[in-house]
Parts: sequence; structure tokens; C-alpha cells
Amino acid sequence: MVIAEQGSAETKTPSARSVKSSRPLVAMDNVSKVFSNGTLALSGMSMTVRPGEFISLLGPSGCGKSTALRIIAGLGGVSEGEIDWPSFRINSRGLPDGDISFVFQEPTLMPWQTVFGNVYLPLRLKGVSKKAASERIMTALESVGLKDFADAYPRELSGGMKMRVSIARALVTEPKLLLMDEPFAALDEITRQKLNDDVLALWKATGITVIFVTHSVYESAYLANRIVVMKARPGRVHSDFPLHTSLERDAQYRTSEEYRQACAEVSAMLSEAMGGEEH
Ligand SMILES: Nc1ncnc2c1ncn2[C@@H]1O[C@H](COP(=O)(O)OP(=O)(O)OP(=O)(O)O)[C@@H](O)[C@H]1O
Repeated sequence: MVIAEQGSAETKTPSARSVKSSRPLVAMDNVSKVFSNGTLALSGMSMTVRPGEFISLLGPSGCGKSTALRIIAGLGGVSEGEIDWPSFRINSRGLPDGDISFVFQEPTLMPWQTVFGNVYLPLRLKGVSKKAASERIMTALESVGLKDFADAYPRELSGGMKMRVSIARALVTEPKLLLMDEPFAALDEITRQKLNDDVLALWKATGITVIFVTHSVYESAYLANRIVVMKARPGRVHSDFPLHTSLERDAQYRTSEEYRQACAEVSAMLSEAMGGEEH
């Protein structure tokens, strides 16, 4: 059995690192979101995120995954319920200050800036001089394998490399929480798999907490040590469970019986969340 019982106290990660039951990073409590056009995107969504977790937020299109992620990032308010950031500094607007980075589906790079200049942006906005930022920028670029491309312009990079720049830009501020909204959906399968491995390596190396939105059962079963499946219309949590594996998540894992079983079980959970629809 790959999927552990819901609420199991210990969650093994790909590297068998155990997530300590410490103070949550973020807690969504009974959150509802109604947009100004009347769309009820979320209703009664609750989810607690603990340090060191790699959570995959999985659900059908339009179920409110991005909305939930944006609310966690402080990019959108709630209509009802509460969002609590017990581990973050809170600014005068009641929002977490720094410590959270967002990677979108599009790399959203500035074409007139070099790779270095793009990664510098969040530090520049914080008032850090280029000289003082330089080492951190180069470390972030090295962590995504782009140290030799600091002087290149986005037009000179492949889609996968642009996404790596976007990840380096998110990491350069050394955030506690990395929010990723279907970051690899537009990439070819091989590049996607490579970037999945890179994100796992970064997660293991830094101990950062990740919430990763995806449509893909395969991607979520490969990456996450906890899966939150959302139900649509209005969006809320359908199931929330840790994903145990005794294996390293690598090329061998992709062809293992354990991964096949994990995919089958996550897929069954997603079908249940969709009321038995095909996905
Ligand atoms: N700014 C907005 N104004 C009005 N409705 C919105 C807005 N943003 C999202 N919605 C609606 O809220 C619902 C949830 O959207 P959201 O983008 O969060 O879903 P999602 O699960 O991330 O979808 P997908 O997987 O297709 O990206 C959808 O019905 C969407 O049309």
C-alpha cells in the first residue's frame, strides 16, 4: 500500500526525511472565495501546511487550485474564513512579508534583461545592491544548472531553461515557502521529468516547503510526500493524504511497481473527487 492512512503522524518523503510536527507555515481555515462576477471559486476549504512538506494540490480544471495558491501567497483576499501564517512576519496589511515565492506556468522573464538581471529582480525590489546580491544570484543560478548562462538573454534559452531561470528567481530570496502553479505544464515530457528531478533535488537540499499545483496524477505521485485532492464547483478539499515510498524518486522509481500503484491510487482518488468522471 503506497498511500498511507489519512492523518498519519509520520510522513516519509522521497529521501525518507520525516516532516516534524512543528508549527504550521500556513493554515487555511474554512476559506471561501467569491469573485466580483459572483463565481464561487472556493467554499469551506481547510488545509494546514507544515514546514518541509512537498504538497501536491491536484484537481480538475477550474476547481480553484490557482485561487487557493494565490490566497496562500497573499495575492488575493478571502470572502469567508481565515488564513493564518503563524511562521511568517506579517506586514501592516496583514500579509506575509517576504519568505514566500511564486513560480507561474509562464516563466514571465523580462526580455530586455539578462538571466542575471532577471534573477536579480526580487532583490532589486528589496533595495539590495547588485554587488551585494551577486553571490546569491550566482548560487541560485548554480542550483538550477545555469551558472554559465548569467549573461544570456531569455531569447537565447530553451523553454526548460527559461523555467529554470524563473525557479532561480524564486529561490534567490531564500523563501520558506515555494508556491508553484503548474510550472511545467507547457514543457515537453522529457524536460518536464528533468525539471521534476531538479525541483526534488532543490527541495531535499534546501528543506524548503513546496506547494505544487498540477493536473497530472503522474507528476503529483512522483513529486509529493502529501497529496491534497480538490473537488470542483465550488473548490474544497476532497482528500488529503501522505504518500509513502521506501524508494528514491528517480528514473528507476518511474518504472517501479510502487510508482505504478501510487499513480493508480491517486488516479482513483481524483476520479472520486470528480464524481466518477474520466480525467
Ligand atoms: N479573477 C477572477 N474572476 C472571476 N472568476 C475567476 C477569477 N479567477 C478564477 N475565476 C474562476 O474561479 C474558478 C477557479 O479558478 P482557478 O483558476 O482557481 O482554477 P484552477 O483549478 O486553478 O484551474 P486550472 O487547473 O484550469 O488552471 C474558475 O471557475 C474560474 O473561472
